[in-house]
Amino acid sequence: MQKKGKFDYILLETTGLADPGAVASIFWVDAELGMDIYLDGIITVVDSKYGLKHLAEEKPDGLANEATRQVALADIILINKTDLVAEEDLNKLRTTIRSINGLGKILETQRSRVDLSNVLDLHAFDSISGISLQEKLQYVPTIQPHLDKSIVTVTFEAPGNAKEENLNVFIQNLLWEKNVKNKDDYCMEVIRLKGLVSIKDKPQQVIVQGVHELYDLEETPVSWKDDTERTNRLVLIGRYLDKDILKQLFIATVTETEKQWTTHFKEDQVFT
Ligand SMILES: Nc1nc2c(ncn2[C@@H]2O[C@H](COP(=O)(O)OP(=O)(O)OP(=O)(O)O)[C@@H](O)[C@H]2O)c(=O)[nH]1
Repeated sequence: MQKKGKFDYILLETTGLADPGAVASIFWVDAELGMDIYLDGIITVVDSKYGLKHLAEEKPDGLANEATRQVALADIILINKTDLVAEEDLNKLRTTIRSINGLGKILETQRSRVDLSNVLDLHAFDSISGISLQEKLQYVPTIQPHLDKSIVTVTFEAPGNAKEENLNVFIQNLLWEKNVKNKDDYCMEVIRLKGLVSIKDKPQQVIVQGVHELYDLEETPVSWKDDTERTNRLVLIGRYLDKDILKQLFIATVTETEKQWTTHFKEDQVFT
């Protein structure tokens, strides 16, 4: 690593039980620090035969199991060994993975054979990904979890401009304070967060990224065409997430147009 220019790309394979979020946090450093390396993306390989079993595993301490967290954090999910399972089981696995992570790209492989252009140079954590993100975010479904404690993807949109300092508070309450509660009084746990937002007085679209307790706002090269288009679209992956509460909270605390909205958000849903 000390010999600059020696490496074209570093592929880091973690153990099967690792939490890739913790590893990713080490390498996801501020571009302005001028590091020689940057975090390109997270790839999770799922074994077709045992994937469903691993994803359904209940941990005694009530924590999310490792396999689910690995899927939740991934930018690319490789479903491997597809030759070993029937189409019906593969469908179930695909649906389960999609309900956990609505944003990651799913690729199906045998012997993990994959076109390298699909897994390298992803730029999943930088503003270059913002160029294609707007379109992508429109098609992310919110799936109701079959189990209350399942990891799920939720997405919402709120038109208008966001006040940057309030957006920071919103994200920090979710990622740092962890004090935003769902209807059942569970604190929401966000594992991954991605979005495109419109920050007041900024002509460019801003990409929001979050992993674990780290997050970043970065301007993309894409400008808002006109004021009618300005909107905020967020995708959150985690547990105990409630789309309606999140959206109402976002509108009430972050957007400029809060007075035009009638919100039913109760203050006691957030401890401050
Ligand atoms: N039928 C089939 N076998 C595969 C496929 N991919 C890998 N294998 C075989 O499965 C066996 C175990 O391989 P992996 O699951 O990749 O092993 P590994 O990466 O060491 O497993 P981890 O411990 O999870 O890291 C080897 O004999 C592989 O040849 C596949 O797509 N189809």
